[in-house]
Amino acid sequence: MADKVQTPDFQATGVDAIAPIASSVRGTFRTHKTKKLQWRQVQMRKLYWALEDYTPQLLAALAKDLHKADFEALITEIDWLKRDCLFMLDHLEKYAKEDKLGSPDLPPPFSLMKYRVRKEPLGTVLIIGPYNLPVQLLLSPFVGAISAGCTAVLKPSEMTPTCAMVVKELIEKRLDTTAFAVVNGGIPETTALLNEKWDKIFFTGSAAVGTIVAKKAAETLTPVVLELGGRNPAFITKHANLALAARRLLWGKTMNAGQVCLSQNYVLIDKDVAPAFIEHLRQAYKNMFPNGAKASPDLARIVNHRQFVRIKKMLDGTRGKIVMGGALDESELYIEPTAVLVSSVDDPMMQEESFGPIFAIYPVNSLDEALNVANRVHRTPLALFSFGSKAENQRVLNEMTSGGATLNDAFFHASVNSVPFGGVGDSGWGAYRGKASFDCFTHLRTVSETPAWAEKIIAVRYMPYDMARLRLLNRFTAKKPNFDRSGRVVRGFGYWAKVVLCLGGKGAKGALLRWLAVLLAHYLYVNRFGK
Ligand SMILES: NC(=O)c1ccc[n+]([C@@H]2O[C@H](COP(=O)([O-])OP(=O)(O)OC[C@H]3O[C@@H](n4cnc5c(N)ncnc54)[C@H](O)[C@@H]3O)[C@@H](O)[C@H]2O)c1
Ligand SMILES: CC1=C(/C=C/C(C)=C/C=C/C(C)=C/C=C/C=C(C)/C=C/C=C(C)/C=C/C=C(\C)C=O)C(C)(C)CCC1
Repeated sequence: MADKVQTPDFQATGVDAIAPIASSVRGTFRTHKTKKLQWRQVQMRKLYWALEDYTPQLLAALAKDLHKADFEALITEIDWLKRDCLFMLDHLEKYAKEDKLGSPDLPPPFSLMKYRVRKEPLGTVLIIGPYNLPVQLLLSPFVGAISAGCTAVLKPSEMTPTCAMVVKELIEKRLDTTAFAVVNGGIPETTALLNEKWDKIFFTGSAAVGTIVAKKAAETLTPVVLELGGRNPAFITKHANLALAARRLLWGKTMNAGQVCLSQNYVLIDKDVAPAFIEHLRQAYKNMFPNGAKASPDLARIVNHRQFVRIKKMLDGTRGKIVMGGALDESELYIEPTAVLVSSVDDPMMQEESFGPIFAIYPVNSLDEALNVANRVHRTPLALFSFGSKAENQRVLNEMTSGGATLNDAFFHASVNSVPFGGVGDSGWGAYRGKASFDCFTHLRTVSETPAWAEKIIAVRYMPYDMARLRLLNRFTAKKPNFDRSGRVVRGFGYWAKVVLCLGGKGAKGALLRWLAVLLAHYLYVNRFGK
């Protein structure tokens, strides 16, 4: 089907057009039309139908740029985005509603001042996307920008040029082009965009370019979200279900030909079960590719020759032993799903982000050693995976951080579009997806309103200061600590009075439920046995 669909040839926007484009979308934000909820909802609905109607072109473009199978293109890109639109439309009114504040957030007499938090769009934002999921990773944050009421410029990756052009067409043909624009191009265009002033920059890509973006943004104190990469570890202990671990990790490494920021870069496995795991891996490979990976219509290809050479260099440079796969075909940018048994943490397979269908297997003597190695290789990866007992998995979560984590599977924590997703440390700043996408592009603006009639109540704040009045105010408003100087809770009269009054419940809700239970029991007793 893909080869019957016409897709446009790549055309860069050109550096000279960028300043006027940025100025135009900034001007639109100043008209305030994007702040209207109905306008945002209309744009979101238009985006949904644009994705639906452009599905043939998007499938053709993803096939052309990445040899991406329709199945993967739908589940990880097009259908994913359509779900994003529907999710946001379902929740937008609730998210955008201002929060009224009162007790217990506000002590008296502040609750008289009508405190509330308005959800306001940050303004005009720049969204820069990567090549591996060139549609979803550009437009998913865009759904957040629309929902928050921002205007936006999108910069797709030039590494997937056909996708970039189809996205440009569907946005410009179907959405409000006074508010949204797509700029196509590479370093020159992106650099020109970074020279413009934005109210937020959302960047997805490598740490190297993320650093360029962050430095540029810092010059004008522009907030950024960085969705970067990581050297993601998978832990396998002797208590793991090895067949399951093998199949699931192979899934994580073959989707999009391993060009997924979340896939495992290396496996730290108990040395006693490494041989059995490798056998299960080979079996899972046979089941997934009964006619071999190269013949499979499901396996994507490496995006371009530069990335192919980079991954090949890792295989050429390893001192490990290939235990699965290992075939390459430069003419097709094909790399077979490959596992390399390594014996040194310094092996290139352990040190570099493969961002391809290759990963290392590193046998360890203990979980202690595995955690030490993983924290040395990359202390803040984007993801981690743990296949072990409940206690072992909890220990991994407790002793190693990551952007997100999945227990007993590959990146399932990031395979649903409605939960927060982001990195930690140098694998990323900020998060999006679901409500986090709305929050990402929203400013929480606290507003209060002081009524004239309250003047006498709050006159204590004026000079000349009167300490007696301040002491009187504190007697009514200041909370007393229930702990001593050594940090211990003091169980004085107040503590026990609260225990009795709340019937041991935590907080007002707990106390109310307990009192209701007592009253119900009393009622039933009286009914059953009389007074
Ligand atoms: N955390 C995530 O959600 C996520 C998702 C996908 C990819 N990634 C990471 O991104 C990397 C692969 O993606 P990529 O190769 O597209 O990343 P990249 O950083 O090379 O490119 C990302 C974007 O930056 C632009 N760009 C590239 N060089 C630039 C420069 N010198 N100045 C200005 N802009 C420049 C590109 O045009 C592209 O639009 C991997 O490290 C991967 O881990 C992270
Ligand atoms: C339908 C009912 C049921 C069954 C449901 C089933 C079997 C659901 C299975 C769902 C699965 C396996 C979904 C897997 C999805 C994977 C996805 C979307 C992967 C996404 C990857 C992404 C987004 C990658 C991102 C990359 C990044 C950020 C970096 O590069 C029952 C049986 C439950 C009954 C009810 C009906």
